[in-house]
Amino acid sequence: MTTLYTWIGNTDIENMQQNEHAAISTIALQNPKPFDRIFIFANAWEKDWKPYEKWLVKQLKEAGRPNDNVAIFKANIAGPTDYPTIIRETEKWISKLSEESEELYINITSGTPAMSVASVLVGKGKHNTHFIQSRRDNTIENVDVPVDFGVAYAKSAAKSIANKAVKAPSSHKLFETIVAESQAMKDVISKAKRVAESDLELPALVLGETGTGKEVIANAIHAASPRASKTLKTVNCGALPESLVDSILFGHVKGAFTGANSEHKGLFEQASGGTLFLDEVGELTPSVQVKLLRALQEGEITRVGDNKTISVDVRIIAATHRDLLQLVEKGDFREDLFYRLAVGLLHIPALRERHEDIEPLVLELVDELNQAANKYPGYKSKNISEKGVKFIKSQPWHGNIRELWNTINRAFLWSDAETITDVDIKNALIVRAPVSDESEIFLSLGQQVDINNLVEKYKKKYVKAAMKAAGNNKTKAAKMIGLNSQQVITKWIEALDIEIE
Ligand SMILES: Nc1ncnc2c1ncn2[C@@H]1O[C@H](COP(=O)(O)OP(=O)(O)OP(=O)(O)O)[C@@H](O)[C@H]1O
Repeated sequence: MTTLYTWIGNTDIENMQQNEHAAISTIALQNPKPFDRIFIFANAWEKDWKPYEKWLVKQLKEAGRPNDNVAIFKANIAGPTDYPTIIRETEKWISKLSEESEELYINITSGTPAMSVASVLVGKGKHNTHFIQSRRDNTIENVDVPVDFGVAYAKSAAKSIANKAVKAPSSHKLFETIVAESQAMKDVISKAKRVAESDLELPALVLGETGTGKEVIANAIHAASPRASKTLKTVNCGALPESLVDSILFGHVKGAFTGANSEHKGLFEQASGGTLFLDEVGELTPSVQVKLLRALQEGEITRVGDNKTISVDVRIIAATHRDLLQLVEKGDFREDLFYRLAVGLLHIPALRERHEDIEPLVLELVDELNQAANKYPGYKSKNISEKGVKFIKSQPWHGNIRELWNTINRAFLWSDAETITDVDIKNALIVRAPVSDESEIFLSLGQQVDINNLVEKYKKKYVKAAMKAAGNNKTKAAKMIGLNSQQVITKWIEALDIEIE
């Protein structure tokens, strides 16, 4: 696909109103290669977007050029000269379009100087971009930007890099994106950074309930480690078919088993020099645990069907939501493997144990959702009311950040209002099945529960259900739910105003 990426400028709009060409239409009509898609970024003159889009489509149609993929998108920027937001948006969209296109043409004529600078800075880093501009006489030219920013940067940075020890510089970029206001989470991050920068072979074991951010931490450790330039491979051990676990992790040779038509490199080899993230490590069978231990201790693996060993250099980060020590006690997980993995032990607290993180997380999620939706013309950013945030804080969030994220996402989807209220959040919550005797109830300070009301509701539900099951025979129904006699159940039915069908 050949794509044109462009900002829209005042001249484009003004000339269109006189039915005259300016940069975008000139480039769209004259570029030797027609564009399959034209992606126009705008942040002003919203009422003119639709007319412009229609006008451009008409011009393309008349010229016999592709015209069914022309769209104007709202840029989520603070202003036409605000470099940080312009660069952020440009980076996001040029990266996406460059990946999706064979060739990406970037118009550097339309828009403010800040927009053109951002387009060049970002576009130079992509392999398939061409810069293009239009002249006053409505002709176009390709623009060569004869500087390699990467090389220039490397040269200027060479001296300071040389002053640093042999160790590759690490990046804490991903750690910085992790919300951690609570002391508990700050402690986890500081330990994780130490794990990341430690001896290259040091494994890590990340424990925590589902949705607490174990994978996020694993990604951040890899990105901040000297292995960051190599691959990070992730595998969910619980989702691997038992018969293939060995081959997926350690590889196989041709003919090792029926269907093994060629040799296959396992994840250990694929992640060579990098990191292997073993999610749900508690699900591995004993025989795979032995091989994993060997890989950790000796740095060697053997492909299925082979007898020679292969050296591997991989950092293992394992994670599980299960109580691994309990599995060790039950004999389901090897104790030696547990201690080997637990060198860099990180325990991520549940969301309900890090109350201070909830509000910043909510704000970040709201911001993310607004950014994603802002590209749709006419979208108005949403926010959450104070009561909404308070309600969120009062919830137990068994599914942790993932559940929180999904709930806010649903509330955004279902509410038309600009402010999401506590009622919207309540409606978006997925109500869990009634609490069984065993499960613990989590309450937060400030949360209001009317216990009498709850008890009354339960009584009503069970009486109704028992009556239904007993075909309205009160004696049988009373017996089912542990009441002494049909008189007692009759009293309950009257006192609680229960309608019997
Ligand atoms: N501290 C954080 N800041 C921002 N987003 C986070 C944070 N922690 C987790 N998330 C987000 O929450 C979601 C769940 O995180 P993640 O998948 O890492 O959890 P997990 O513990 O690995 O879950 P599972 O046990 O199901 O594998 C992801 O969308 C992740 O981006």
